Amino acid sequence: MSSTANDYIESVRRELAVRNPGEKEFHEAVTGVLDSLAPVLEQHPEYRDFAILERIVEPERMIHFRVPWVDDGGVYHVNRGYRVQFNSTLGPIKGGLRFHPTVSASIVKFLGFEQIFKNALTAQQIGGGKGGSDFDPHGRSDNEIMRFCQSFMTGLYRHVGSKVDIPAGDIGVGGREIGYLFGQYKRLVGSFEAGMITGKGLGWGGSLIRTEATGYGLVAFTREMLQTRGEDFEGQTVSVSGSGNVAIYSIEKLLALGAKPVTFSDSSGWVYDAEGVDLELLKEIKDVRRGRVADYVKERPSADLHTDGAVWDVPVDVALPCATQYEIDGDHARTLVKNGVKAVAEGANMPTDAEGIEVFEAADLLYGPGKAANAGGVAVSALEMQQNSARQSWTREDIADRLDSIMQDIHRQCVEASEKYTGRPDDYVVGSNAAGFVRVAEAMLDQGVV
Ligand SMILES: NC(=O)C1=CN([C@@H]2O[C@H](COP(=O)(O)OP(=O)(O)OC[C@H]3O[C@@H](n4cnc5c(N)ncnc54)[C@H](O)[C@@H]3O)[C@@H](O)[C@H]2O)C=CC1
Ligand SMILES: O=C(O)CCC(=O)C(=O)O
Repeated sequence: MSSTANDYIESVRRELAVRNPGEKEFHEAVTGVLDSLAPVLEQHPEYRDFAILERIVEPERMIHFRVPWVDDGGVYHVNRGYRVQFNSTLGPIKGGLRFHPTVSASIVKFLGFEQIFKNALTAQQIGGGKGGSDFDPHGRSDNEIMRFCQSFMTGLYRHVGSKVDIPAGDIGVGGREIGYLFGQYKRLVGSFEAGMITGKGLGWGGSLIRTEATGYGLVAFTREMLQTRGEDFEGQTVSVSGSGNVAIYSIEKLLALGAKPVTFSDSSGWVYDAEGVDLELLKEIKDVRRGRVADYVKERPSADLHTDGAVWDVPVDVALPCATQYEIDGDHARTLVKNGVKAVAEGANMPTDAEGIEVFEAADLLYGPGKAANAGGVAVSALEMQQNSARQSWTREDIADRLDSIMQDIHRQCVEASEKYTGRPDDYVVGSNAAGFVRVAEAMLDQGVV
């Protein structure tokens, strides 16, 4: 590596730390991308001349607003709302909203930064951003959730729209919340603008397969990785973490491909089911009853509940982290490697910490980072936007085929960029970062210094 490229990267990293003090998650997400870029910058000195790195690490706009609301008992609460509009070079800002007590400026900036490159890999016309609130939806009634969503959108509506910024779901934001957010936007602006949000109900502009898309896409990407080593999912045991949208539809697709998913989790613990996950029971508990994973073991004799350790202690062929950031540390990664895992692919955003990534990269396994592996959700969001602007509703088969070919294309881009910049085909970290970055950087050059 030339010292020039490394010096440039190091100076951008230092400046970022000074200008964004204390934002650990954001620093790590940026470092994760910058660490892949030295060979790219060596081939493209013009990126430095036009300050591409300095501009790409700085959000175009960061909106931070108050979200006051009243609970069912008449008690007043004030939460914080955020939207980071990180980069609109490839299209209007696109990315989800997260409602979780851990949400902070650093969390939305890390998620928004990752989203730029993920969205670029989908080859759809979408820029990158993210948002959310430190609101905790757990235990809140439907009416409380509705009032919170209405207040959140009242703070945000001026800054979003189908040509500007199109939110969607993430942790704590599913179909119910998208409905309340859309309803309040419609009331405030006085028009029905279907394309202003994705993940909508099927009866009012939503797309088939959007609910399933991230999980289905994750399994498709992992299938492509396994194929490079002559393997498929038939008969493979798989550990999955989480039990939300991404986890559930990953499990559904794994079962369809003949794999045996044996774990899932939530913040109260994790479950090992020796006979393989009973998907209908899990969906009933999580989606209908809005219960906890402990409820599953009460009705399923083959399953055990654990509150110590992690799903990563279970020996498996494939591991799919689908819960949240930093759920695999160096020790978890070493355990997975010791137990002979063949592939790890990230349904969640940044679930593996920096040490865990080093362990995976040093081992002879397939490691698919989230910005490539979990891009299926935002890809189908872009298909939802296309259907909205054409006033069409495509069939399930059509969308499933398009999703699969987008995931195959993302896999191909990763392999080609990995070969180009590292000389080997299976460095999916460098592959995904370099391919996503070059697509955005080239468009930034075209559009001038803005
Ligand atoms: N929904 C989507 O389309 C996409 C989601 N993602 C990512 O996938 C991950 C999961 O998101 P969703 O399934 O949409 O959210 P969700 O709200 O439907 O589910 C989140 C799941 O993670 C679990 N969880 C949260 N914190 C946890 C913790 N500390 N320990 C164990 N479990 C924990 C929750 O209990 C829940 O089961 C997030 O990292 C999200 O950013 C990535 C791409 C798209
Ligand atoms: O569908 C979308 O717009 C966003 C999905 C998302 O938030 C993500 O990919 O992490």
